[in-house]
Amino acid sequence: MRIRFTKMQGAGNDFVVLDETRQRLDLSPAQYRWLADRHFGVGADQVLSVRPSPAAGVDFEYVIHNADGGEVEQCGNGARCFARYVRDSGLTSRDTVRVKTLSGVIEPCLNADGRVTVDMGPPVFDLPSVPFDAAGLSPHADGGWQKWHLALATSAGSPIVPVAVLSMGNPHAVQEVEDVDTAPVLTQGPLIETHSRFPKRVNAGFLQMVGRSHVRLRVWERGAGETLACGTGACAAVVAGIRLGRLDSRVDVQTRGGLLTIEWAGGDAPVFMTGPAVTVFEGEIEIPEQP
Ligand SMILES: N[C@@H](CCC[C@H](N)C(=O)O)C(=O)O
Repeated sequence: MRIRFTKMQGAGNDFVVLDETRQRLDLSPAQYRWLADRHFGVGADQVLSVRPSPAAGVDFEYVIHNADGGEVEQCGNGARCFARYVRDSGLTSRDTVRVKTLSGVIEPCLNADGRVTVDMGPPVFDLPSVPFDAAGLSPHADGGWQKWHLALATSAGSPIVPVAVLSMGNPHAVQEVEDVDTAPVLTQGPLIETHSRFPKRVNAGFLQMVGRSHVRLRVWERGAGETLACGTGACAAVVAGIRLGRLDSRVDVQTRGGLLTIEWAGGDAPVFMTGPAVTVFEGEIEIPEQP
């Protein structure tokens, strides 16, 4: 099957975007994995499919597959690229669209300066909903909130890693580090991602506080490995920092691929994420039936 695609990136988190508004492609997990493969396919952290929404008052359905082929609930940088894509390809003339994801409806809005702001909805702290299995564990109070101590089994010992646990529609474990440049992202990331306390696996954030309104962040993403930026990871890290009492309500997040600005007023308020969304190129590719 030969398909058209658009390659996009948001703060260096890159995507293959597929227009399924006229025809469903019905790709298999192996085909999504192949498209995301940087050697045999197009190459991307996630594949985003744009579909029409059957729900009233919702403009589109937004389906997200990680580079490993698994479907996931939410993707922040992808949401910004999604909004840029539907506008630039003429699928809508609106600056603000309502988009259904696996974890609910989000609202991206194109700004006059070219960046995109997304209402990502409120963070979720209910542990079974993350999901996080806290059975037999006690939380450790920290600032105004709490952290959970995860035991990791490494070849060099069993470090205990304190993490804040929450969902932005998808699961996140956020730990504070002195310096993101020397943080053990590549060694601890995969161990946290697959830790048995997270039945659906987890995205592992490494957060360096620079000031009350400025942080640095690296994220080992579930199903994709370390990416240059993770939008939901930035939302989760800032929400955790605010709840811990260390950050103000508007924070600039420096990732390896660009700057994201996150705002959260606390409680049940939605999290707003602002950042870039850029089209890189368009193309056509023949997808093998059984890669
Ligand atoms: N890149 C994303 C998150 C994509 C999904 C994530 N890897 C997961 O499995 O939950 C973002 O910008 O939020």
